[in-house]
Amino acid sequence: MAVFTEVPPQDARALLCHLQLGELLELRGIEGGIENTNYFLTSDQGEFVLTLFERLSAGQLPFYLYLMKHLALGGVPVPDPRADRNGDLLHSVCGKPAAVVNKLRGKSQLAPQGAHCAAMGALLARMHLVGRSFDRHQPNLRGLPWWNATAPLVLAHVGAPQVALLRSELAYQNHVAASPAYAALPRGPVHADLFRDNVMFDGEELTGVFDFYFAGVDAWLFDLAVCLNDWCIDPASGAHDAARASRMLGAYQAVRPLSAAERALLPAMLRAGALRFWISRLWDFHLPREASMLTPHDPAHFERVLRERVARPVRV
Ligand SMILES: Nc1ncnc2c1ncn2[C@@H]1O[C@H](COP(=O)(O)OP(=O)(O)OP(=O)(O)O)[C@@H](O)[C@H]1O
Ligand SMILES: N[C@@H](CCO)C(=O)O
Repeated sequence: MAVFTEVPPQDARALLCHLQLGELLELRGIEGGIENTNYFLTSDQGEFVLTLFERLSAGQLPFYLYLMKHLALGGVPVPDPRADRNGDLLHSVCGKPAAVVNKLRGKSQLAPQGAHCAAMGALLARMHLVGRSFDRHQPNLRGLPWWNATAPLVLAHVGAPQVALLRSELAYQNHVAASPAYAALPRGPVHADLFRDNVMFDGEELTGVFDFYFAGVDAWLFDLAVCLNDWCIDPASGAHDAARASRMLGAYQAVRPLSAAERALLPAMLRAGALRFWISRLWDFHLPREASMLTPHDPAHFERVLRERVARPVRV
């Protein structure tokens, strides 16, 4: 379930009025999702999604919402946050920070084929290019400093082979991050959590990307690596799927060719992407926060992906 806060219809009506979005026709809680309260909100002006942010601070939220607005204005299919008369995108419902965005058409494609991977690659490159002119800055809050701070907390909960891999991979990633090649990577706002379940398709048409709540400024290559690690693998073994990856990379590069530094560091960033989600999943699994709403994902999946990327580096 993903209705942690019940929104009475009169509160939804008041918000629609505040945003000049018409009369409420239907308010329906959304079952998927584990972080926020989400409702489908239908008015006589269209279909929307109302999100109440249960864990993110009001300080972090403007970066995500204004980035979505910027991308939407730039023609990237992402949910477009609706503004009130003052131009504010962040509202308040039942005492929680809240936003209203348009509902995307379609459904997630959890078994993507080459065409889906190509559509994702092309859109990711466009998103990176449109993001260049976004003027707000927030680092990727789940980047290297967070890995360095969080890994020591999970070490006590894992076995010796995992401790060894976490330590050696963190040392490697700190070394990479200090290198001139890493400094040469192009950067900008990235989604940073572009898994299959955060993208909608209607057949082979990609209709939108959502859930920007881990976005931040980071290397574009890191975003691409996170995507490759989720879309272009054998789900059981974590092995890289070269055919689907080549569709994604080809379509990405048709919009924005990778630089020499990016080609050189792709193997390292694939490892970084696997490490990031291994650590966050270990953290969610072993150290659930108080009143946590998370149903933890399986950490062992990203341990397998990381071991695969270390054993068989992927080159372009
Ligand atoms: N703009 C949108 N258009 C259509 N459906 C949406 C939209 N936003 C969210 N949804 C639906 O609501 C579900 C939950 O949203 P989301 O994944 O953002 O949940 P969450 O709790 O915020 O995050 P998490 O994915 O980390 O659990 C999605 O799987 C999707 O089906
Ligand atoms: N995509 C993340 C969850 C946070 O959205 C994971 O699979 O671990």
